[in-house]
Amino acid sequence: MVEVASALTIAGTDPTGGAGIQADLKSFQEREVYGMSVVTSVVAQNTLGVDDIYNLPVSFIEKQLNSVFQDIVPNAVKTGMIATVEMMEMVATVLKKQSVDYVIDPVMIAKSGHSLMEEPSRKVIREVLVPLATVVTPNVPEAEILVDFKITNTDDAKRAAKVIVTELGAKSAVVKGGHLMGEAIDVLYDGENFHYFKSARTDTKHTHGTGCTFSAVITAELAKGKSVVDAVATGKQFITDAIHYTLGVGKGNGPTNHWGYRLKGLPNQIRRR
Ligand SMILES: Nc1ncnc2c1ncn2[C@@H]1O[C@H](COP(=O)(O)OP(=O)(O)OP(=O)(O)O)[C@@H](O)[C@H]1O
Ligand SMILES: Cc1ncc(CO)c(N)n1
Repeated sequence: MVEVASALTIAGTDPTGGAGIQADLKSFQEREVYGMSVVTSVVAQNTLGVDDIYNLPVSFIEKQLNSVFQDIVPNAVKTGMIATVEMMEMVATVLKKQSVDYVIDPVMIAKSGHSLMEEPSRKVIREVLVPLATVVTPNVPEAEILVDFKITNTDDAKRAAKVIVTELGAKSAVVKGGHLMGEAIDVLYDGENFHYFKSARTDTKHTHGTGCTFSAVITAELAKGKSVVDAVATGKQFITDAIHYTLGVGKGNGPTNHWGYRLKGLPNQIRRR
């Protein structure tokens, strides 16, 4: 028998496997963490966009959570797409009873521009879920909604990360720089200090599910007992390789390569059959 850490993702689905729960489970697996998932919404989507969304009844999401927590209490939990206010309130009630590390990826709008969170939930997430978080991982548009000001550079991202901690009550926040220009710089505020995670920007349109993957790796590392700073550093390295060693799958904005890190130092020449 091996001792293993476990992580749970509470999120929506992507049947083409690049984002949502599918990306989370692939990331947990690569980081050698036992992965579990509770589905909130079933999403008909692919690399071209979102076709439709089916929100599961809140009572059934709660049943799934009870099934997990009665059996295998995860070492860390991540939430991704939580579309409605009712879902958020139920998830908050369940998580308040647990003392596990909690990563919020405040998924609001897919890269294709489709909304994955109902309008009223955007305000509620910051009141109901953000105060429970060990780490919040917004991209720039999501951070703008959480803090109510525009973010156009790394200084604005710093200010936003600090507001999410000092005013909204999260333990730490990392504002991702994927939507800014120049180097891809993510800014973490951990309640005391700022930390910067930088990489060159890969010139690619294949960034479907980057945020899901990044936050899932952070969750996996926290599950293993790593510090927030170390977890974010690993997340950044993992997603940089996953974007660099792109797969060329899909007709639109393709997914990342969850085993890209294993190809480090090799020429990028993956071929599809
Ligand atoms: N072109 C790129 N080259 C290198 N790193 C990138 C690029 N785009 C994004 N990143 C990195 O990927 C991670 C995710 O950032 P991003 O802002 O894309 O998340 P997101 O918008 O939430 O993703 P999604 O909504 O598709 O899941 C961050 O670490 C960011 O710095
Ligand atoms: C289910 C789901 N969660 C998150 C995203 C954002 O990438 C997506 N496209 N789909």
